[in-house]
Amino acid sequence: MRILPSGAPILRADEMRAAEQRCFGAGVSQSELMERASLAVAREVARLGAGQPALVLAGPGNNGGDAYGVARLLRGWGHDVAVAAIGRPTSGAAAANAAAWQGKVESLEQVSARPVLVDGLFGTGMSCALDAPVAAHLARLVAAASVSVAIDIPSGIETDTGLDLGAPDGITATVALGALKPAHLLGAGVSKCGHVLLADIGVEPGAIWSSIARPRLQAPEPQAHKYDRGLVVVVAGSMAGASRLAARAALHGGAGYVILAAPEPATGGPDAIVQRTIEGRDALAELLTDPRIGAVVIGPGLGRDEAAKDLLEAAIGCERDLVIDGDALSLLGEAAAERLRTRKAATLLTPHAGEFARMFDAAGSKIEATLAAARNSGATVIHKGADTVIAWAGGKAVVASAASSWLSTAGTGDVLAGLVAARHAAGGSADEAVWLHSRAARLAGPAFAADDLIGRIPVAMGECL
Ligand SMILES: NC(=O)C1=CN([C@@H]2O[C@H](COP(=O)(O)OP(=O)(O)OC[C@H]3O[C@@H](n4cnc5c(N)ncnc54)[C@H](O)[C@@H]3O)[C@@H](O)[C@H]2O)[C@@H](O)CC1
Ligand SMILES: Nc1ncnc2c1ncn2[C@@H]1O[C@H](COP(=O)(O)OP(=O)(O)O)[C@@H](O)[C@H]1O
Ligand SMILES: [K+]
Repeated sequence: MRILPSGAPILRADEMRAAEQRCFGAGVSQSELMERASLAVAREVARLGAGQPALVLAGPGNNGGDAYGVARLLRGWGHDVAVAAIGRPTSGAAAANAAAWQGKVESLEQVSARPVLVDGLFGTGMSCALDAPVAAHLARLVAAASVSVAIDIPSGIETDTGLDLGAPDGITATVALGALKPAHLLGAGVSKCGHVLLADIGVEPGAIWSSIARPRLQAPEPQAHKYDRGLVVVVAGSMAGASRLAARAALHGGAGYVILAAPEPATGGPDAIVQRTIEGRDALAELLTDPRIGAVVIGPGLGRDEAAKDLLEAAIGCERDLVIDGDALSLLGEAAAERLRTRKAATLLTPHAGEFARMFDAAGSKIEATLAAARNSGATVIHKGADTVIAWAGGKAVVASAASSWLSTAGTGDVLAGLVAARHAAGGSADEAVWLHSRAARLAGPAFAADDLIGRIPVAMGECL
């Protein structure tokens, strides 16, 4: 899956309707807006379909209205086009587009498949699951087509959550109209939308959520010294490998100085990591008084025993910016928001879905749930997965889909925690780290180990200089 362009605005269904109303308020007619949508989709269908016979499916709402427009435009350009419909638009520009279609309208049940399929059954107005027979016919027609293009969103995905409500597998591309919707990036949408192409239809989105974009990084200043570059402390626990991965990722993520604070002298390189033996809570608290520390990482391989709890207390109580991952998140559990809200320094959390659910309410949209967690805890929350959502307490959210699924291997989260700390200590933001992590995974190719990811981080950084 690819999303083009990156860094694009994301709007919920109600926000999209409001943006559309603002567009009407500015003097654009409904039929003009629908024609722009139809034209954007028809161009992509013509490009991807390469002149093969097309079947356009039209629903009863405005998504169907767009579909009739697509059929008319394609036929006007000389394509062989058939239309099949569910219901019929009864008002506005959609009804006018349906009336303007001069060809036959077949039923979904009886229509034969064609090499090119355009899905204009339902868009952002879909309110409940597709009827099973409708879902089955749509799946049949998509499976039999060699190219299928969804108008705005594939029919059968909930716009605001990405919940699967009967959408087909195998859509080649989705043309998002005016803005991305959460469904393009969350949940089932990640695999059901195919490539996502955003069409500018002249609607001003005014969004504060966006898809992730490549960051811009700066090389160190000419006079830089190691402490300017960011000092990162990684607190180790019972599983030494995890914290070593985080420390190495911090080093290659651009930190100028990395300390691995371990209960016992650690073995294994690289030698550039400064090893510090800390015996318990007080020793850690003392280490963390150093004002040069830009970020502390606690959680990777920490364990969940009494010693781990003690170290976590010292970290939470310190006045340094703190990245909390893995076991430390599970130790915080339901108390997370309350414990973190009063911290004097910044906190960044990197939970996967299981850790998130132990701390916060995970119901509903992943964007909304992650924003609520950020608001309640005062932390920046990086809610990982195939659809990673980064949310800030102030209401901003960035979504990173389309990461390599080879990331689903042990230790990649530890690497991310170290990378988040390095970029934060260097004055960068959490989404910067997520982009670099995802890019490093692409560069590592298939079946990499978490260790292999680390060497690719500088290469990914090189693409951002
Ligand atoms: N918002 C915008 O800026 C634009 C929107 N446009 C199109 O308008 C779409 C939204 O249009 P609508 O709000 O009319 O919504 P839809 O066309 O997505 O669907 C609404 C219709 O489907 C019915 N329906 C909903 N769920 C159903 C289900 N599960 N089973 C059977 N029937 C169901 C509803 O009763 C209603 O008749 C967008 O996705 C896009 O394609 C474009 O025309 C242009 C611009
Ligand atoms: N299927 C997937 N597609 C894309 N990214 C994934 C997928 N599965 C996991 N990831 C990413 O890999 C990392 C795994 O982190 P985590 O679950 O904490 O692993 P660990 O604890 O083993 O280090 C996260 O950055 C997550 O977003
Ligand atoms: K659709």
